[in-house]
Amino acid sequence: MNHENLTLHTDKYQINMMYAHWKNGTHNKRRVFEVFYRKNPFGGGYAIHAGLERVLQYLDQLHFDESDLAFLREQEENYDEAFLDELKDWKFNGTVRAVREGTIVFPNEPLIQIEARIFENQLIETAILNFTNYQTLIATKANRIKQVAPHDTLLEFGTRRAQEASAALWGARAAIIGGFHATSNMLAGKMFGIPTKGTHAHAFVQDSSNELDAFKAYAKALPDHVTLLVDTYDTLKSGVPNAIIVGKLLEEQGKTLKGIRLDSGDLAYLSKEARKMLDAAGLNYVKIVASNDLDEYTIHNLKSQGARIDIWGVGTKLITAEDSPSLGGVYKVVAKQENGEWEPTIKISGNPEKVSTPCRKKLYRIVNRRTGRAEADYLTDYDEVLDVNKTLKLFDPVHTYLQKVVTDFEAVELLELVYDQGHRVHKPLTLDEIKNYNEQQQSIFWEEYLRNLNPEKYPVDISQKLWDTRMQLIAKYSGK
Ligand SMILES: Nc1ncnc2c1ncn2[C@@H]1O[C@H](COP(=O)(O)OP(=O)(O)OP(=O)(O)O)[C@@H](O)[C@H]1O
Ligand SMILES: O=P(O)(O)OC[C@H]1O[C@H](OP(=O)(O)OP(=O)(O)O)[C@H](O)[C@@H]1O
Ligand SMILES: O=C(O)c1cccnc1
Repeated sequence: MNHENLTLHTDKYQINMMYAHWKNGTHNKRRVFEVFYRKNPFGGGYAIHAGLERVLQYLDQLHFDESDLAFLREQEENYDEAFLDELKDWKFNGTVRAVREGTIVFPNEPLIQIEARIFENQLIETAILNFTNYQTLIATKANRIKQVAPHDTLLEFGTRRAQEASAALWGARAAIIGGFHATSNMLAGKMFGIPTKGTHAHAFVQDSSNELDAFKAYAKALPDHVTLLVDTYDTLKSGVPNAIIVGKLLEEQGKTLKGIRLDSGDLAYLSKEARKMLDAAGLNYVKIVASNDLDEYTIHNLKSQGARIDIWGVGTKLITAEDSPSLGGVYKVVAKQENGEWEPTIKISGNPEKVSTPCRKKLYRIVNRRTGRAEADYLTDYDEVLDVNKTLKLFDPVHTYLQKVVTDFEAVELLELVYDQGHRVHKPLTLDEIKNYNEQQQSIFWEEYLRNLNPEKYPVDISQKLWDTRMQLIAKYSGK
């Protein structure tokens, strides 16, 4: 999966534009594009950036091989042979800055910024959005689930319902970035070093003439990792009692039953009853795993009912981001180089929220030194110098009367150089590093910005210079 050639994983219109630029001699002009999204998914207040590793692997492998060129030749008779020749030896030569995976991010801030020839910038838009939108969505969903069960173990079980293999694999990784602990997908475990976990299915019990024999056979085979699915016939009348028998047999062998899994029925009631039965049998160390169409809402609700569940297996609703199945991340040009000079560009819309913010930007997280909490994110032009020793006046870019002044702050720059003129300069972070970084990030935000339900809007503000440039360009293009 890592080594497939994804160069043609793009929309045809990108190659048409590359061709039109090449034909008109404009293909070498340098442009800056930025990836950002406009609206938080799941009705929440933030997203967790994920997908960058996939983006970097993709940029590394980009090349048109002979079969790609033959396909282009066959698909479009207008493409000149000389254009295909130009593609033959091409490699991505751009410079990329990006926020780290695991960063808590907000609408309208650049997550990835690419400076390259227009020729290359066009080709890569589709794939970059494809990877970033999906993985960011899943990491965010996972993080919402983590919020309601911060001290429990979270298992990603979604592969069978994922929108095909890449989604299952990279989705499993994104779930870990968002705070999950393990996946059931063995290939994801192998590819990304994610811990793998598994219990067994109803089929294993149905295959035996009775449940107890099935449990014994399973425990004999995997004595160090026994978690028994107890709901095939009757959870409290046979599943849990049989699991207790096996738990006792394991104790005699110096082993322990690790868990039981509930997969149907009233999970609150069944978990409380099962807990009592296990405890009464001296098996208070046995964990209770639950699965069955779970998400942050059901888990939150089950907890409020006092459910005694230690481990949550979450599949369908996580891996498909069921209640918010797409993130609307976009890729927009913000600056262009003409005769050696960079010029800002704008996209105007009747909807003020959709007017783009021109200029290649720097993205700062403004952290109050006294409270240690993030006050706002702040965008400046790339050339601006932000003096942390002065007071900083922040104002909302659309509702400009919303203002605040910050003093004694730290400005953490979030966009890091990851690709420099065609060379990856970003060492892949381990998933543990990404997870730790995400957890550290969570601690600097006031809870009201991150809560799942009706969060407060976190300020993402722009500098006076960016605001002025934006207004000048609006005036210029609207003829005022
Ligand atoms: N105590 C509870 N409070 C709220 N929701 C619950 C509770 N117990 C289970 N649920 C959820 O209710 C839904 C029950 O779904 P459904 O009726 O399809 O399952 P079931 O009949 O128990 O089992 P099966 O999967 O075999 O059909 C699941 O999403 C489950 O997570
Ligand atoms: O419910 P999810 O969050 O997707 O978690 C994964 C589900 O996959 C398995 O069952 P499967 O869905 O194959 O069959 P079932 O619905 O009959 O249990 C497992 O028993 C879980 O219920
Ligand atoms: O290990 C499990 O229990 C499991 C794995 C995938 C899907 N459902 C359950």
